[in-house]
Amino acid sequence: MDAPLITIEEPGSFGWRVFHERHPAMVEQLCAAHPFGPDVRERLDALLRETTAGVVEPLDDDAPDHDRWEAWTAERIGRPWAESSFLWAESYFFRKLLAATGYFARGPWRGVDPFAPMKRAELANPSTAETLGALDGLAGLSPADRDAAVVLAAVWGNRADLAFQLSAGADVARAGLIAGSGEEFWSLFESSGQVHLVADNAAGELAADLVLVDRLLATGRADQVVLHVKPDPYYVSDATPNDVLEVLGHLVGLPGEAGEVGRRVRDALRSGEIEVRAHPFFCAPMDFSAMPEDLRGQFSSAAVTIFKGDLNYRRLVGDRHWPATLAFDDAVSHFPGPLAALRVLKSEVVVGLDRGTASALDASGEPWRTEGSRALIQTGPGS
Ligand SMILES: O=P(O)(O)OC[C@@]1(O)O[C@H](CO)[C@@H](O)[C@@H]1O
Repeated sequence: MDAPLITIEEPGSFGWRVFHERHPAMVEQLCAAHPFGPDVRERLDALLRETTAGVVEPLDDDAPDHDRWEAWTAERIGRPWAESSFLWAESYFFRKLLAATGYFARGPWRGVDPFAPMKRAELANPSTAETLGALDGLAGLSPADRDAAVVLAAVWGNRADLAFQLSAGADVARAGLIAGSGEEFWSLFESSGQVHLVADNAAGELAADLVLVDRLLATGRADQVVLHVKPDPYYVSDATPNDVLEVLGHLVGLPGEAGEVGRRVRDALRSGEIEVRAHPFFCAPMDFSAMPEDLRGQFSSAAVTIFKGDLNYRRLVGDRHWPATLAFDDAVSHFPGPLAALRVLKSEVVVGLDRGTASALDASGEPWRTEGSRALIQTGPGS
């Protein structure tokens, strides 16, 4: 079964608004955060013009990933951006944005993560501090409640402004779930093994993910955790290897349980119980069904793979106008092993809902697919 790809063509659609409203606002934010000279600002403006009204232009840099991107984009060069799928277009936009800021070139901006100020601000945010402080309350919970709190925090950590839901209480976090449960998630971990976590955002979300990783190791559900992050800055706040170190450094410096988690994670990195990897395919403009064999091999040896966030979900099930009731198992049958998706809904695609839930949400008239108020936990056997 196939469904039409989600595109950016239709004025007013979610994808169109990302290109015509969010991207200009993001470029403005970047120019306010960095003293970019006229050359960078002109390149960023040209990128906005190209991607909202032009045709797809090739890369004009000689960065190490240039040839890979040439292959990923060859078929689309010279065609209007408006004809592109949302997933492909957004990924290529971020690759071009990095080049425009001078990230790959010799010069003052080489290797500078343009999104670092935003990530740092979120980590230093008082609500992140408050919710990290709420980790101290975990010690008083039963093991089952602690499990539930940790997984719900990882789910909602994907919505930055909600950060941890530990202080709000599990009921609030459960109320927004439109599929699955913490129990369903934990039932995947029948015996100890290597668990992979495909991370999404840095800062608060990554902190919540490290709390989950710590719980997986501490309870013996995992004997090793592989943490997959993006090789380069991407989709604004996506985590890179450097962000893992930033978040870890932050946690280690905190009092209470947050600091304890930070120290345990640091020790686990030293012993190899946690390994950080950054495969180039995590910045590719394609679905995970097209992943290269070396990455597929990594996942096929995992006891469980956990996918965090909206973008990973789009790549996992395919960024298409699927019926919301399409079985999750069918959508992820390409994946070579047991998996879980933890996601706050922030874009149009969704599968695996029961009929009643899907029709009630549609009848509500709310933009429930994109506003970030609903979340899901979905699990599957893979193939
Ligand atoms: O993967 P995340 O961080 O949960 O969400 C990122 C995201 O919502 O932002 C984009 C809009 O710019 C969406 O395309 C995308 O899915």
